[in-house]
Amino acid sequence: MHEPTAADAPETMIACENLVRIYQTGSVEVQALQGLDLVVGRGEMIAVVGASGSGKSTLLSILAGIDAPTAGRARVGRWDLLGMSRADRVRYRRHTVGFVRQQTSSNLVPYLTAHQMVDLPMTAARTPARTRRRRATELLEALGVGGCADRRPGQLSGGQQMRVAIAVALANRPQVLLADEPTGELDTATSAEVFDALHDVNRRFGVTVVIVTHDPEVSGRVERTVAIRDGRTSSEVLRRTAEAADGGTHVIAEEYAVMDRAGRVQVPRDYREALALTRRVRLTLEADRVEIRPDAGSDA
Ligand SMILES: Nc1ncnc2c1ncn2[C@@H]1O[C@H](COP(=O)(O)OP(=O)(O)OP(=O)(O)O)[C@@H](O)[C@H]1O
Repeated sequence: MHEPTAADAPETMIACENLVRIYQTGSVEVQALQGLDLVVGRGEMIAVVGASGSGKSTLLSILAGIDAPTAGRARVGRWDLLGMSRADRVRYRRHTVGFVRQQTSSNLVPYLTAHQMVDLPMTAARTPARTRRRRATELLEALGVGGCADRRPGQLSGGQQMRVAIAVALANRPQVLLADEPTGELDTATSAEVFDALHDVNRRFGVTVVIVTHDPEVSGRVERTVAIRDGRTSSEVLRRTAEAADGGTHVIAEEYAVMDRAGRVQVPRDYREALALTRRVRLTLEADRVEIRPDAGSDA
């Protein structure tokens, strides 16, 4: 039986525990996710960062219901992503998550107008025509592209295309919006606009937002950034605004290591090297901390 944890709390929107995804190509096995832990609260907006190949897109595809995990736990809202039937998966993808891909053009249909594209997922969900019209107009307005409703993708700038893609992803009122490198192809000023649009829909619609990004401008502007290394969550940076002595405000960023349910924590390589920490270390419990010291008896 599974003991209830913070991951099971109703205010938790996404809970991944010991998530594993193994890709098999011929005789070669790639462990894209190797026991990843992640908890995202309802209405939170987080960034996921990590080197190329660390497993970010795999995580997002699993959360989007496009790919299925090999093992572990993954829950989004009331859905268990490991035990879903094909029909549930269709329902989940249609109603619970919205997904924005990196290539702006791959989110859009070249021969449809912005309004028609936002309408499409609602038609698939059998939403009445009047509601569809109102919702499409409201979403395009909310994303600052109300004036582009009758334009096709070829008549939109990169930033406008991305905003329309976000509107399409939000059409069926998903609880979670997933964005894979949404600013990857955009210049700095346009990236900032797209980030502002994501931030705005997060606040306005209460949608939980997960952004995979290489862009420090994006990861530096969310309250929590989760770093993935080798298919595992390695650290988190939390940011908060504090008041300075002169009355102004500044952002304080603090880095945390992530501990899994079994109590495992990864000690950063530079810490290990600085104190020659190798296979065996000494742990001591102090009143307010746990100390890790080199093994005095080892050769190191
Ligand atoms: N469909 C697949 N078949 C085989 N291997 C795959 C597949 N998809 C991903 N991988 C492998 O899994 C690992 C993680 O890939 P993933 O795309 O999730 O990383 P990423 O962090 O998103 O990288 P990037 O920042 O370059 O997009 C890589 O080694 C990749 O080659």
